[in-house]
Amino acid sequence: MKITTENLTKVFNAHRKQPPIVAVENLTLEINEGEVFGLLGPNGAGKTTTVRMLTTLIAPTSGEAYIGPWKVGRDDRHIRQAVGLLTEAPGMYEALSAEKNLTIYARLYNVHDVKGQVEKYLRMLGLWERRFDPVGSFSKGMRQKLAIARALLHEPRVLFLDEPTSGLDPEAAKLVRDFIEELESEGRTIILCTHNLDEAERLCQRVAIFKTRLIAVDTPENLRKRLFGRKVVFHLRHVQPQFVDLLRTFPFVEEVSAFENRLVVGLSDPEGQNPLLVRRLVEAGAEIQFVGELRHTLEDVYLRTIQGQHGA
Ligand SMILES: Nc1ncnc2c1ncn2[C@@H]1O[C@H](COP(=O)(O)OP(=O)(O)OP(=O)(O)O)[C@@H](O)[C@H]1O
Repeated sequence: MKITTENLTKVFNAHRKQPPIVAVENLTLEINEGEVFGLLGPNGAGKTTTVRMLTTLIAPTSGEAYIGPWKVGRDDRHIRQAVGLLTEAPGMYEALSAEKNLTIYARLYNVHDVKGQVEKYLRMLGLWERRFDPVGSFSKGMRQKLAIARALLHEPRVLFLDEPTSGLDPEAAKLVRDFIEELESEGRTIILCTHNLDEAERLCQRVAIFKTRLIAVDTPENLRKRLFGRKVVFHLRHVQPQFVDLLRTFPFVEEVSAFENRLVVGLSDPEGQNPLLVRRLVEAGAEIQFVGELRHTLEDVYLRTIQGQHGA
């Protein structure tokens, strides 16, 4: 199910005595069906507010949003059936068992086969053996898995996950990430809010960098290319100044710098241009040990984008 927003805006305290807080301003986005889409932004950027509008928990101040064919504010009943939401601090009935908690929610959502669905997700998330234990006795990771199970009981086609792995140990985080990939393979649309940029990079086809307003949206790869270009690293046994001069004679070489035994070269088409450079360097006497691409992380991209915004 596709998600579209047009000039979606939320202003808190719009009609009260306190000064208004613009949490989300003119957000226009298109999220494709079956996509894992990352919403990235600093604390207070408006990510949770956006998710709350798209899941009909709060009404937009202006603008429009659609979940599939359904419009936020007009078709909220349909939207609630179509979306699942994992919030940052999901509340559970602490004294009740995991199974009882899920059963209550499944009934609330008019799930058809309550028993079957509860069993399916308890098993999928590895909680079946602990199903009769009270949630109050669960670890943080187990609670998170239970909250994910709860968000899925009614088989939503769209899933909003707010910080799904925060506070989890590496093994539990990996289990949740693998599970997200599995949900993606079922064709569900997943919106992931996270501060874990490594995780966003691994899971998301596209990300939006967002701070009240949309700053950038694209694949991590394209954002990286746009901000940093592409750079190739030649590891040599010894770097000689003439190698740098040689590389600078090629018109397609955008920049060259030398660090210890490495040459870092800015290129627009490394796949096409590297073979010639390798050949010429070898002819000039360079002993090449490795050639690789310098990879900027999504964290580099994010920080550069957000900092660019401060300067603007
Ligand atoms: N109910 C509310 N009343 C007034 N202001 C609010 C309300 N909810 C959120 N805000 C404000 O809206 C802004 C955006 O908050 P939001 O929780 O959406 O950010 P976020 O990107 O999810 O942040 P974080 O990464 O810290 O979770 C903040 O300035 C926040 O104080």
